[in-house]
Amino acid sequence: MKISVHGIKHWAWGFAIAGSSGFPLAARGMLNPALSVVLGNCMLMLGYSFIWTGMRQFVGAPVRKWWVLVAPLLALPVLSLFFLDDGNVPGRIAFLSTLIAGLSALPAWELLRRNDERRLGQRWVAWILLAHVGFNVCRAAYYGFSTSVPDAYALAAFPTATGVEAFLYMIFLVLGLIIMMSNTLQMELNRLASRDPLTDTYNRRAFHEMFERELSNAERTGRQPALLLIDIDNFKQLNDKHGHAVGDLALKHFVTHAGLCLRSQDVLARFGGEEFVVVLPECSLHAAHVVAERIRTRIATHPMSTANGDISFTVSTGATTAIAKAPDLKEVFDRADAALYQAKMSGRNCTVTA
Ligand SMILES: Nc1nc2c(ncn2[C@@H]2O[C@H](COP(=O)(O)OP(=O)(O)OP(=O)(O)O)[C@@H](O)[C@H]2O)c(=O)[nH]1
Repeated sequence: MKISVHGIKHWAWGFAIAGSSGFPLAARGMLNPALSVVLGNCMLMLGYSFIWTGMRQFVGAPVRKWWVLVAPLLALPVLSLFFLDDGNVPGRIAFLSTLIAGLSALPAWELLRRNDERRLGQRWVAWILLAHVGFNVCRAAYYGFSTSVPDAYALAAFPTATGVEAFLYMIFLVLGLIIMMSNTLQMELNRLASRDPLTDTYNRRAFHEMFERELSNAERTGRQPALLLIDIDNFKQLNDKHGHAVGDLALKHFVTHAGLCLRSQDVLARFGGEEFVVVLPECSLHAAHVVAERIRTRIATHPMSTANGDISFTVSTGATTAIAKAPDLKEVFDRADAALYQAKMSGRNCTVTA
């Protein structure tokens, strides 16, 4: 099973390219200055673009491959024009700072407009990006709007501040990305640990946890949950006659259709084999019977489509509620199991309450 965080490759490329842009920039004395500045800064824009597109991949937004080329291709002619204008250092810095601010605002926006469970890491990264936007806006404004050419002190002070800011930005951004990735992996591991891989419903472990929680809530509120124990009828026959793959399809078919009969707070889980459980929070025995019958009727009247034509099957259900003052999962479950046994004994395709 592969667990991955989307966007990592783009971030790796982004940091590698942005970091390598320092080489042509540092080689200004050896290379043609125009070449080193244009090449270095186009690489820097490419690096920022990769980080932005990586962020879009991370949040599940679509990305076109050519998007990473937009900023470098925009920077190329503009920077070249600045060199025709005698280098125009302040103008060039203002232009680059604006572009950097824009390219950093984009991933911050991607993160802030999506509120999901990975929020702590996402907020951290978004604020680091916004701080970088702020710094670059100030830098662009300073160089862009200064009426006179900045004096030697100002030109020397800003590169120093830029170096310190770039260093801190990199460290905090990488830290934030690591937190974001570890949150994502943690969520994915939690999901995998609580899911049945075939049907993608909750598994027995998750059911136990959730039902225990419902029972302790019920102790507090006095509003008891109901439990349905649902078993596909003659599943062995279905497997033997149509093959295991069709049996698997029947399990998924059941999950899809049962899910359509439940409220958002109800929990459907695969207990094992062809047996499923449904936890219905705050539900009377009568209401549980209604839900069980709704599921049974839907399954009986919706045959599944297979390569060999439509195949029908039915389900039997044992339904019960937690009624004791200190309800215990085993006791409730045994009651539902006994009701299910009665349903099977009564000829299947029916619901028995207990
Ligand atoms: N295709 C498939 N079959 C499974 C899976 N898990 C368990 N089974 C099969 O489910 C069948 C269960 O058979 P039984 O326990 O005899 O139950 P049944 O045939 O449904 O009979 P009743 O419950 O009395 O109606 C067995 O043949 C198992 O091999 C699975 O994940 N996929």
